[in-house]
Amino acid sequence: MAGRPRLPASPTTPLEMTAFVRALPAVTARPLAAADGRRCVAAGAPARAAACQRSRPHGLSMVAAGKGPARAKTDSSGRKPFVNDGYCSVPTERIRNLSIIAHIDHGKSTLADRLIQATDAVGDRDMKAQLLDNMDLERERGITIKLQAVRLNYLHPADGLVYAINLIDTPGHVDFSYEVSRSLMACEGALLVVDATQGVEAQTLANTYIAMENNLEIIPVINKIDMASAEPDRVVREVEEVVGIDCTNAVMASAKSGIGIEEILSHIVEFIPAPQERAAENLRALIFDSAYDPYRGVVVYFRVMDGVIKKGSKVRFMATGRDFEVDEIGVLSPRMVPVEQLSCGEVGYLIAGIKTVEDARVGDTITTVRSPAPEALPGYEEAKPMVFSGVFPSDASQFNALKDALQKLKLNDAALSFEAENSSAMGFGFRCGFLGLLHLDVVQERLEREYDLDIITTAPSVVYRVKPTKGDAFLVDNPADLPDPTRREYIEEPYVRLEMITPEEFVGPIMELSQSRRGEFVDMRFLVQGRTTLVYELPLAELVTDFFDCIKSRSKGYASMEYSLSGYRKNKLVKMDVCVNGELIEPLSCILHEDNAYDVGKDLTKKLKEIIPRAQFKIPIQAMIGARVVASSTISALRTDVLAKCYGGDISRKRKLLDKQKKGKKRLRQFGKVNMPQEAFMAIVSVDRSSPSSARN
Ligand SMILES: Nc1nc2c(ncn2[C@@H]2O[C@H](COP(=O)(O)OP(=O)(O)OP(=O)(O)O)[C@@H](O)[C@H]2O)c(=O)[nH]1
Repeated sequence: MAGRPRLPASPTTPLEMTAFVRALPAVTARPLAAADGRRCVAAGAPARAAACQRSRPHGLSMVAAGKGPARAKTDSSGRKPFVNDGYCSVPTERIRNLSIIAHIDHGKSTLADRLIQATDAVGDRDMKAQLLDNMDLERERGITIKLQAVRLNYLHPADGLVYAINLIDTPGHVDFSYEVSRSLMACEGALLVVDATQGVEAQTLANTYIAMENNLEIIPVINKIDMASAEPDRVVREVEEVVGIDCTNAVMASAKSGIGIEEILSHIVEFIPAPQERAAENLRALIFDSAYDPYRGVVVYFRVMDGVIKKGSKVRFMATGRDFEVDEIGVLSPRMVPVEQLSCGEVGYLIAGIKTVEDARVGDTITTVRSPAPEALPGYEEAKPMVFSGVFPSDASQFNALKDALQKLKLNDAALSFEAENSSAMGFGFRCGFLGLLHLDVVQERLEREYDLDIITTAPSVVYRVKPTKGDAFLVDNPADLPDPTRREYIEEPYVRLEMITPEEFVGPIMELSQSRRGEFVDMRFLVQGRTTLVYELPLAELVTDFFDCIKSRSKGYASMEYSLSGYRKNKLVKMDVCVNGELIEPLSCILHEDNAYDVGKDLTKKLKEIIPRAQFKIPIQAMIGARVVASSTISALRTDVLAKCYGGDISRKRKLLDKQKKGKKRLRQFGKVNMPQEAFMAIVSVDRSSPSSARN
């Protein structure tokens, strides 16, 4: 057709799609959809927005983007009112920022999926389960690791107005609770999802308390009511009595079958307050996350607290003092949709050619270079690693590749810390800090999968405080750095306050487990319907081993736990070394309570005996404290039958052959290298610490 602008044949990126929409003629009758089924972006002039809406296949009425109050008519056929998947500018009073919080597996991600679907943010063809869990690992394990943000345009049937709902999906596992606190600081409200078959769990409580501390409006959602074992009435009572939240407005929902989703959306609009419009002119935006994109550099996720952030403007990150020019800003719907500007209360992303995450620290405040804000926003609490472990490439030549991979992972994972380490046994590698064992596991797997590295991780250790005989106390996260007993006064270890919620019948086994792990009983409270809260003070070192797995197995999966650091305590701690074939294997050294040394040493040497492959010589394994051997075991030699070919003959010939074999073995023992597989370094984690003698304090 003459004069018709040239359109990209098949728009795939947000930029291409914006160009596609912009290039559209004013009147086009054809449905507008990207080749892959995604719908168009309506950013900019109302005429284009109208074109975009005209194009919607179901022919429903439209949302005006860009100007004035976006009033949308409802569908005359009585079908669900639609809202588009692009950017729709709304005044601040129609923005709602909220988070979904819950205990692990109570259905946050599934609920987020339903909300995304209900607001048409993603076309049916693009929709997949747990849409916001976009890491392969998250999908495979069914857990959320990284928080995710998404903007939904919701047409509220009660007033016919469009609201922008910024939804932040958060992880539920105890290791990742720092992500919850980060996202909650960018919100005014939270959906508290509680599984109707399980009720209140440890993290339901912990996350609700964080939300309360941030003065968030909480909407309880009782999920999974479709299940036969659901007890919504009991769970409502539990939320009211245990959590202390009024459940008058609680929504009975099933994220799986879509029950209660419309009600949740209208509750969000009605009960969650809009962001406060602040008079301040100077831009202040809070960074709540950042992610590394190999093609575009660091993508920074922020919430505008005051003022306006514009594309092309020069911004300053206040903590680092670095300046950048904003190449692109936009919203996540859930794909990236570029916009011209974002104002007070909005949640979005920016790309500004930032090369390292050090320049875009989580918790930092973004302001403009032209009129900088006089004061930064109060920052987030920095994530503190709880567990440290050595990470070494199995092939020394991969050291630089490992360094590169860790640097890139750190861009996505603010909680990961690392510094170079050199071990005589393992060569060059890194000492890494993790939030917990699941975090360690996730990082290890990502290094192997995403960066194709072969790595060995050493036994995890917590951070001890050591007072040397001379000088001030210092922190030690690697047993190899512990000064010997003559040069230290004492060692302190971190303790946690551990809260566990369990059905009554498992109280006994769980108390027994806590006691065997040097736990000190603090409190026991009875909740509704035969459930009990147990509170213990426990050394963190006992918790970061396999405590979580043990609790699950002793309670048949019904108990849950939550902990927070409560301080350091002096204890009778010693360093246990392990010698394999007479050589000190430094990465196997650990710090433990003196009274546990015998049991742990015994079980560890037994485990190593099973793990270390046999060789043609005997391999002695010894657990030692100083020069004292506390436990030992021996791997017997693989015996070659040298007499096999010697049929009959006289005894002296046989003896000669055996002597020759013995000599050869001696040489092997002397020069032989023992192969230490990865499991050997992690054996300490699964050592049985629950034997009666380890119960002493
Ligand atoms: N029957 C039923 N199953 C549900 C419902 N909601 C979620 N599920 C299932 O519960 C499991 C956990 O759901 P997720 O959405 O991954 O839970 P989550 O809270 O996001 O979990 P984390 O991200 O690991 O914290 C999945 O197998 C879901 O299919 C529901 O309403 N009914």
